[in-house]
Amino acid sequence: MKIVADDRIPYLQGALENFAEVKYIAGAKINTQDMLDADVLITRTRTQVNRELLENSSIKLVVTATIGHDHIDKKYLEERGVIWKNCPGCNSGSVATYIASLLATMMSDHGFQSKGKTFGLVGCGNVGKRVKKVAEALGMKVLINDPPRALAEGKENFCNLETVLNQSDIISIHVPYIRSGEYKTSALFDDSKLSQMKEGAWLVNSSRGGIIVENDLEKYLDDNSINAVLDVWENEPNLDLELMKKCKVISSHIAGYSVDGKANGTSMSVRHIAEFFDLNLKEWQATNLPLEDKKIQVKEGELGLVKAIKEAYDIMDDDKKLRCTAENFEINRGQYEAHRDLANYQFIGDEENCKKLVAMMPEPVIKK
Ligand SMILES: O=C(O)[C@H](O)[C@H](O)COP(=O)(O)O
Repeated sequence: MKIVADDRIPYLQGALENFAEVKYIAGAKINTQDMLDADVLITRTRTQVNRELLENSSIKLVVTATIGHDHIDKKYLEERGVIWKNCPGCNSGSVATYIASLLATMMSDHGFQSKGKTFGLVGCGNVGKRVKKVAEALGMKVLINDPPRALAEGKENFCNLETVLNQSDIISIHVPYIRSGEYKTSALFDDSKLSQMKEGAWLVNSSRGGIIVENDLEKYLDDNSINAVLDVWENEPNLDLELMKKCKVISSHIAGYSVDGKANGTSMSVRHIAEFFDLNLKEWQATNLPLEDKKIQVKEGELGLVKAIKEAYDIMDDDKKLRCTAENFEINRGQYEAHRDLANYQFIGDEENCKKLVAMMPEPVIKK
């Protein structure tokens, strides 16, 4: 068996070599030639998986070690009878940690009082559910807009988008990128939606660029009526530098980049391959992760809480890095510095704050 894998999938080397020849190639460079005799392709998001890449191959399985799968032409694979898998939830803890750090920064640097404020969640799947816990632990009321879930589960716990737009002090987007159809999310936040947001509200996008129409957003940033936090961008890796300067917090599509976020993606990918070929790796898990069991001392009061979150992960480190080297967007992503999900730190000290930190993320995505 031959496997072609993106060389930026951490912890993968050695996992599959007993069962297959594994060829590691930079994701954006994987080409038709590489795929000719491959049975399996493991990607992250930088490989366009389509007819052009796979037409002459005898590929059997495509796995992306990510949540997002908008880089995969699913229709083509399905027509060909090729199975594809993604890793739902793999970086949900990472994104929740990113949002926790953002909220801590808003509290410490922007005078944001979380208690009693309204947090609007647009999309509440694996990621949104974890983000909800973070917002609630900080005393916020959470409104949820998720039309597919509302249809499946009943409307009771969900709001329409207009309510979320009108009432939220902060809106965080956690939807997949869907190009067309009933649940289209491409260009979801255009002028007509942005104009309904509360004056001075915060808008956070860590899902996919293209869900917010950047040209439309820019005018709301010019008159300061919206505060934007962008992790994902319409034309990655080529950012609109003017827009970037107008955002309150920015990062280079790394909200899912905690050690855990990536390691979970790798573990789930190996398990998908094990299931498909019935290999003895169905419980395989990436090991020897950095910062295992790191302790964080927590002091009392809001400052103690904010400091503990930032010691675990400080979003402003990523903001500063991108502002200095926006032209190195992709290089920055490749050299990302390690931090863990909140659930993988041991918080000790002030009881009340430790309780809040545990409530934000009671358990890791893949249990040890
Ligand atoms: O879709 C996902 O899982 C995330 O957007 C992830 O962070 C993408 O990472 P990449 O494959 O671009 O390294």
